[in-house]
Amino acid sequence: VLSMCGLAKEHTQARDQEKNPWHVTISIRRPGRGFEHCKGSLVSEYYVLTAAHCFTIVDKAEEITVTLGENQRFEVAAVRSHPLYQIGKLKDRGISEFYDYDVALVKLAKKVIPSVSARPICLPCTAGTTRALRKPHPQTTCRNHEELLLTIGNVPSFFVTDCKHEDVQAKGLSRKTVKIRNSEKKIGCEADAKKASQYVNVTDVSQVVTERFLCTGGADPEVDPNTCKGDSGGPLIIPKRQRYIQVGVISWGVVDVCRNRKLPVCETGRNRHEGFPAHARDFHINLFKVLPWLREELRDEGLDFL
Ligand SMILES: Cc1cc(Br)c(Nc2ncc[nH]2)c2c(Cl)c[nH]c12
Repeated sequence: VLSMCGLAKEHTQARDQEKNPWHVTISIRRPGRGFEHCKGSLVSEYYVLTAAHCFTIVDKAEEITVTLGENQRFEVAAVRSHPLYQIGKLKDRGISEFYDYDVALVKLAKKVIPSVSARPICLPCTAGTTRALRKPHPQTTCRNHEELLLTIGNVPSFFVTDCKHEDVQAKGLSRKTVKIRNSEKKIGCEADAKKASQYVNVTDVSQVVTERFLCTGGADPEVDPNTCKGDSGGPLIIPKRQRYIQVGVISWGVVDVCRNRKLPVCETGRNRHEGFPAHARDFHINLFKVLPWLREELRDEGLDFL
């Protein structure tokens, strides 16, 4: 049972890390400029999935630390960004940041021993996800996974943010429920990308919102919470009968709801700050669109890709 993916403790008294045993924080030391932090998810014994934009081409593995929960620290053996990720690709068209293929895999220097607070999340198109969805193996295909997970409509999903609980000063992990706009609302969701300060002179939104992105956020039918820059690299998760499958990696957003605030406050149920505009959307790399890269990089991890 230790090899099962996407299994977590559900009872309310469980610790944050037991409820989200795949949640990692990635700290990158920038000489002279302190630390930069991103989030990530444990996807196998050695690998963490995150966003490529968390790293620069000069970052070395020695400068990166991966923390699982409060105290399990890991050194890093290697960082492998998606080969098609190129943040400066559209510079000559006045688009300073381009996040297409914004995914990376961080190989840990030592194996993670599975436990109640350290367990991988399920990835699409693996046998583990077929089991998590209680479907027959090997009859169930990758296409079936996509149909079962990314159904047409507003798909309920969540991301996890670390925040300061209002009462307790202690930091905590809070799940933020959002809807993946996978319907006629997808167009409106994507159109709001132009409201991002970096994209004001974008004429055609498909220049920055490519096929690789899932779109969340907005106020219809109810207000969805938004990401902060510090949430970059974290997983976008679909819960299915108390099993958890990652379908996206948090890449970028239109409004940084945490700017000039240390940590967002964990308000249950409400947006982190009241009254963020309906055009505050978030964009995540759709893992179904980077499968060849995932299979190749994780081929020796025993994940049994379909
Ligand atoms: C998660 C996340 C990452 C980045 Br990079 C942001 N910055 C940005 N988005 C567009 C261009 N640059 C934001 C914002 Cl803003 C909100 N959430 C973000």
